[in-house]
Amino acid sequence: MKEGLAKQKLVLDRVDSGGRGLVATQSLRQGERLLFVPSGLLITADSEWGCAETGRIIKEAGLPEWPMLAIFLISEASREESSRWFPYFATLPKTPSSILQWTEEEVNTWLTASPVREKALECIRDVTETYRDLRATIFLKHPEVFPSQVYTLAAFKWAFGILFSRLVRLPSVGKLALVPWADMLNHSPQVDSFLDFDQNNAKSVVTVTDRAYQSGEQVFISYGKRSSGELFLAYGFIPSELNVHDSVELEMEIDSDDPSFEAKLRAANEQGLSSPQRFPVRKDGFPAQLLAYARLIASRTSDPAQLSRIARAATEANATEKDDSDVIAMLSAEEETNAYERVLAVCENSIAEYTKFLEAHELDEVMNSDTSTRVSRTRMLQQLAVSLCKNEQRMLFRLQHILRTDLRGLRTLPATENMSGGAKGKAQRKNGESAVLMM
Ligand SMILES: C[S@@+](CC[C@H](N)C(=O)[O-])C[C@H]1O[C@@H](n2cnc3c(N)ncnc32)[C@H](O)[C@@H]1O
Repeated sequence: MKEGLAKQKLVLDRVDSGGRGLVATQSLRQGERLLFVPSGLLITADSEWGCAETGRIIKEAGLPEWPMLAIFLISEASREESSRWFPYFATLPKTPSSILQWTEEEVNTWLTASPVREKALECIRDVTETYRDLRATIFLKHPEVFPSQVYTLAAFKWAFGILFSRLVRLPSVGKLALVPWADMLNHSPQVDSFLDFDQNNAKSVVTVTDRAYQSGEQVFISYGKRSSGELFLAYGFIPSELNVHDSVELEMEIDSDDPSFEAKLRAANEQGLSSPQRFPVRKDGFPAQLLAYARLIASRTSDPAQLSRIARAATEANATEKDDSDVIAMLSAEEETNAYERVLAVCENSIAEYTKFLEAHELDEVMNSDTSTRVSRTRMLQQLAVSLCKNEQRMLFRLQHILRTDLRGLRTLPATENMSGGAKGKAQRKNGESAVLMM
């Protein structure tokens, strides 16, 4: 495959983070265009199938892009040397490091404390179910084209794992593609470069460096503004450097014994929210929507119009700044304090879950009398889970600090005072406003 490439200023090498990566063979300036992978080397939904009959059946079935590409990968990989993609397949990992390579049991063992656990299970189940549907509706109907020993669940998970960890959307054409060679670039949360068709000549894929590199340095791109949990699920790693896009989810729930439960749930549903509802807690921002939802829970009103305004403030898309201040004005100091206390309680419960998990797993030696492969897999899962949990817990410690500080202010207000007065202070914090904390 490399024969289709222009002369490169990058070389594939072993790197500290990410196994293999692309390393500069000369100094590179900021704004330099690299790679130039010809469009003919890309794998997309429009690529020609080596086995025309397989392609015909799959196209006629009108599958969405992801399962179609997964079947394309399995089909081409099974053709070995006779596939034009053979040199590319030879470079692909046999075990892509996405969550699909975890069993449900492993997820339940290692991700107990993290909200990522449910997403992981959902993802594994979705892919398994998609495979079962395809097997029933396509593979079993054409056994000569889709032999059961080739189109296995393991092969399907491998193919989806490759797509999770290597497929990119090329922004200028909005197209999904596997881009050989370019997919050897590792991710850095501190880099903004991405893959796209060359602006000057739309026939090849390039990346434009957003900083200078010295010869011998690894060159990175961005896989998107993703939290460490998202990177972990799709790509199977937690960035070792600061991830400015990080977040962890907290779940809030309307009390089922609240006399206004039905009215509150209706108000939430009208805004596209449910109960329980998860909200991201970002690394550097106060979660305004989470607090707004807590206000819905804490409010003692049963007036549908008021509940609707409070619920609207809990949505990023619909809320306006005025909603936020109107809602604060509707609540008594006692209700506002209660909203903060509820968020703090959920935050602290979650912190306690992480502590329990980390105390049990952080320092322990992996006791295992099985083979060394099994031990090293266990150790790898443990390391990933511990670093995910430490990272998420750290964000919750910050939130805990903010909430405790704000609550101290709120508790000094007379319980009956309405929050429209000048004393509301921190309660008016806007989403995205950063709280600078030394942890
Ligand atoms: C598009 S591939 C990049 C090439 C990959 N390193 C290889 O050897 O095939 C994405 C995979 O690289 C690894 N990776 C990318 N960025 C990383 C990073 N910053 N730290 C650790 N692993 C990383 C993960 O295993 C991820 O699933």
